[in-house]
Amino acid sequence: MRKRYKKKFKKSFRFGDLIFLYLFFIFSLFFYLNLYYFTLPIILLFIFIPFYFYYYFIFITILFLLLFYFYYYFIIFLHDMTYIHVNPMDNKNGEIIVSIQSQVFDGFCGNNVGTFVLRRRGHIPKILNTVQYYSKYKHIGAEISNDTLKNIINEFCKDILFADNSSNTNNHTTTVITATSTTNTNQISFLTGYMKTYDCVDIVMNAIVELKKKKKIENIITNNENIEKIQNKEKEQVELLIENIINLNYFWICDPVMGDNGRVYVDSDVVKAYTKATTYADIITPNQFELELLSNTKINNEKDVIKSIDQLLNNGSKIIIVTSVRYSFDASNLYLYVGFYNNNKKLICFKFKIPRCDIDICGTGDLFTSLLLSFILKQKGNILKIISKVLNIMQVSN
Ligand SMILES: Nc1ncnc2c1ncn2[C@@H]1O[C@H](COP(=O)(O)OP(=O)(O)O)[C@@H](O)[C@H]1O
Ligand SMILES: Cc1ncc(COP(=O)(O)O)c(CN)c1O
Repeated sequence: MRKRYKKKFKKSFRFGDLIFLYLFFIFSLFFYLNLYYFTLPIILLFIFIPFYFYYYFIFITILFLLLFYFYYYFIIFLHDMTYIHVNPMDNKNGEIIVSIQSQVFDGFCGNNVGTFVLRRRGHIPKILNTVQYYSKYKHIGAEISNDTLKNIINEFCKDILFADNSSNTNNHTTTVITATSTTNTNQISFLTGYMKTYDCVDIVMNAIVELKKKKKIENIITNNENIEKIQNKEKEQVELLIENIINLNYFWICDPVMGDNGRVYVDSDVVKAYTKATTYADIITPNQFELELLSNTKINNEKDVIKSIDQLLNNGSKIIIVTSVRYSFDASNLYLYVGFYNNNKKLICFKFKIPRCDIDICGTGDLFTSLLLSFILKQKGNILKIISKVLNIMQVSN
């Protein structure tokens, strides 16, 4: 009896290798079918039961189950590291994001990019499309009419102010956005991108400024005394905190989309509207060409960039992020500059070196601004760290 058992075991040992491969195949199949959740170990157990009287298989089964569990938790761990798990419907912090950008039928730019990124990162933006075009290369389609734009924006402002009043007086019996009436309507951020006409920029800008006035939103006033008390090194750190530069409860990121590499893709008078907007926008994100248009300065070197940043900050903006500057003497890199005034109205400027891919892509600016907004809201703190995080995601390998 013992002999027979031994013989069988010896035979099945070679046969066992085949079984091993077969199990491997089944295992891979389950993984391929994404069936690796809790049902899989049970299914596997049933598959293994017929072989249970061989110790060899018992050992393999346990090993497999252990490996599976390690692998499963490792995947979950990686997933947690990579993505932010937020229920998109769970807007408990009451943030309100308004994304005013273009919409295209084909391709990626404007709200197609911006709102996707924001939603993927757990925000719930309110979306206004300034144009509906065929694609970012073929501007065939329609622009939003001034009346439609005004109507929608006015309605939004009314809702926000109503929500404020109703939460002040505790009068929830009336209708209109019950959801917002329970949230903090001071936490509003505006993200604006492609706008084709002067009027469009003007209407949006006036609405934001008006809302700011009505809601009595003060610009950030940093506490000088506190900063003076902090030692020098820490003082530098405090200067870099975004919450000390802009009012995070209400801000406007304005991407003055006008053109790139000498090509203009909006009406020629839009530059005038954006020049006006530099007085009110909290963060402006021009590329090199747009910076040249706004400051009326040709950018040839770093001095020109800093001079232009200073000029825009002087108009009233709080932070200027020049998303890409390309110098003739350095074809393999792009440079990003961020500038703002510290408490003593001294210009602080930093630059980031970005390895340049040898292609010109449209829509990168829209990806940049939406990530920037998300990191400002979620992370806050040091502005350089916020920009680094954005650039880490933007980075593409050659
Ligand atoms: N050719 C490129 N190589 C590497 N990064 C790029 C390239 N083009 C754009 N980017 C990334 O996209 C960001 C925004 O791009 P930019 O061209 O300045 O915006 P816009 O689309 O508004 O002109 C840059 O800061 C950079 O991180
Ligand atoms: C319709 C539309 N929207 C937005 C953009 C802005 O693109 P970018 O992010 O490159 O500034 C463009 C530029 N091609 C565009 O054509």
